[in-house]
Amino acid sequence: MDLKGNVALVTGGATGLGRAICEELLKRGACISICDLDSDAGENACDELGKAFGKEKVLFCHCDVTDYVQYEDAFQTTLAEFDNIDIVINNAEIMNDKFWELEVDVNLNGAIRGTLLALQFLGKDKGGKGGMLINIGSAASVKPQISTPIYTATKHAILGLSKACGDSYHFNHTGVKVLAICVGHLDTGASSHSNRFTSSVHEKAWQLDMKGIIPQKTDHVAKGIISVLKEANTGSIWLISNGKAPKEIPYSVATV
Ligand SMILES: NC(=O)C1=CN([C@@H]2O[C@H](COP(=O)(O)OP(=O)(O)OC[C@H]3O[C@@H](n4cnc5c(N)ncnc54)[C@H](O)[C@@H]3O)[C@@H](O)[C@H]2O)C=CC1
Ligand SMILES: CC/C=C\C[C@H](O)C(=O)/C=C/C=C/C=C\C=C\[C@@H](O)C/C=C\CCC(=O)O
Repeated sequence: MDLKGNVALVTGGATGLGRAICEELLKRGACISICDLDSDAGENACDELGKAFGKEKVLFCHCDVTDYVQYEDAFQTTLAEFDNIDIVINNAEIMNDKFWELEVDVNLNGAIRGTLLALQFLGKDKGGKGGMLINIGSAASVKPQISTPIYTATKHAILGLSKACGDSYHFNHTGVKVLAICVGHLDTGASSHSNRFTSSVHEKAWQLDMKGIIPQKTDHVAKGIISVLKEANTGSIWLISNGKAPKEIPYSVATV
């Protein structure tokens, strides 16, 4: 898919999946704004990706998604640099139920801040040109991860946020397509250390959570995310897990 002329803002873009998404976007001709709390990793990613794809195509904005003002500044800086923002990817996260208040503030409140800002900056009803907002969920958005109940709660909430904001009622006003893309386990090895669980019982449950799970390469998932971008309908939910191709999944709710 050709993304020439598009500008994407990616939170948590300095490392892991976020960085892999940035690389895939650049390969397809987009300009990217890496928004991350970690300035060393962010500057490093900016340098490396700038060398590979052109310095003028990559920007790093120091941004803590728990701070609305910093997050808004990142949108302003991106707009000033590239004149437009077409795609926003809410990807920043932590998985650590020991610091559950921070976890909620990054994973859920951060995604809410990013959603409100994307609608403000991209929304046709606010003078923007419309665009796309992708909220990164998890396999734990649809299957409770019993080792980390709070992380699970934040990732479940991503679906409700994306479904409601992506409803065609809102899309008809804003022109902003909203999707949730749920990602299965990655092979980064970052998730296994014991300090992220609230008790030894929870830590033990991690083995149950990981049963039958095939860890995925970040570039496989990043490619899958890009392939979904244009074809997906607003409000749709996608799953990329166990190394398989992306598939659209239903949002199950009881009849009310
Ligand atoms: N690693 C895995 O196995 C899975 C990851 N995911 C999802 O994929 C996404 C990316 O995860 P990973 O790449 O594994 O994470 P990671 O830990 O490798 O990268 C997260 C990035 O977010 C940044 N970040 C953390 N707090 C921030 C804040 N307050 N403000 C701005 N940036 C902040 C970090 O500095 C880091 O660069 C997340 O949304 C996660 O929930 C979903 C399922 C599995
Ligand atoms: C049953 C569901 C199956 C799969 C879901 C999957 O396991 C999942 O969502 C996993 C997410 C893993 C995230 C991994 C790494 C997260 C790293 C950050 O927490 C690191 C950030 C800061 C360091 C603080 C710390 O934890 O020490």
